[in-house]
Amino acid sequence: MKPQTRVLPDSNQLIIAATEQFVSTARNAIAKRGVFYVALAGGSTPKGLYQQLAQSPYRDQVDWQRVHFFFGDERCVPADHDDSNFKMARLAMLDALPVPDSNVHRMPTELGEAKAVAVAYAETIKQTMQSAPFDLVLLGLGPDGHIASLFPDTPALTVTDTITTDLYVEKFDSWRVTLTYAVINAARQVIVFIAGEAKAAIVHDITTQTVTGLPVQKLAPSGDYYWYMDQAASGQ
Ligand SMILES: O=C1O[C@H](COP(=O)(O)O)[C@@H](O)[C@H](O)[C@H]1O
Repeated sequence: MKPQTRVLPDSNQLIIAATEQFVSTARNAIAKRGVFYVALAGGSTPKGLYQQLAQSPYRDQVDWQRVHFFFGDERCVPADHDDSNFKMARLAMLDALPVPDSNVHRMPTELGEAKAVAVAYAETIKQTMQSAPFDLVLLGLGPDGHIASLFPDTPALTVTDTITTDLYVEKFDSWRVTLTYAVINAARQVIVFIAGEAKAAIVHDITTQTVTGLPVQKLAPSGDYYWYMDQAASGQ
């Protein structure tokens, strides 16, 4: 599945363009359906987006009472751990926005076992969104081609019967929980953020099809699908 690619001169301009896209997607969803369901990513580029959203003028352009925040993936650590994607988003944005606590749906990592976290989170998504798809799923791209916590050569890639799954990531010697392709591909819009020279090699390999079958290459969104890249990552 080929994304619409937007290449911005640098990471600052990438963040501004992505923030504007986020705001307009949120406003449209709220105008049409009265609610905006978004799944957040961890990682450095999404953090810049969250920081922008928390500031004027963007902060004032969205009715945050109508936004429900979820997480595309999470590390199995306490919510106040430095590796927590929730903690990053909370500090970068959530604490500064007038969003009700009940609209912030973090993964319940206090349950301990990753499997239990995944099962509970799938239930939270179903109960909150009923059968609605995500309006927006934000993703980063790891240098190994992973998105969310769908890592190469893991059983998580082939899960089709649940919307979340747990997995052990050998290279980090840690457990994670991730949304599966089933729910990511069903989103109305998917944006992958790719910034910095460190991503140029994987972007080159993907665009020239030097490699195939990476998690990001298996994405097949049925809705709008974008890559937001800076020039350094695009190799231009
Ligand atoms: O481990 C993770 O990495 C990816 C990519 O992060 P980046 O800093 O290389 O952009 C991220 O999207 C994911 O949420 C996170 O858990």
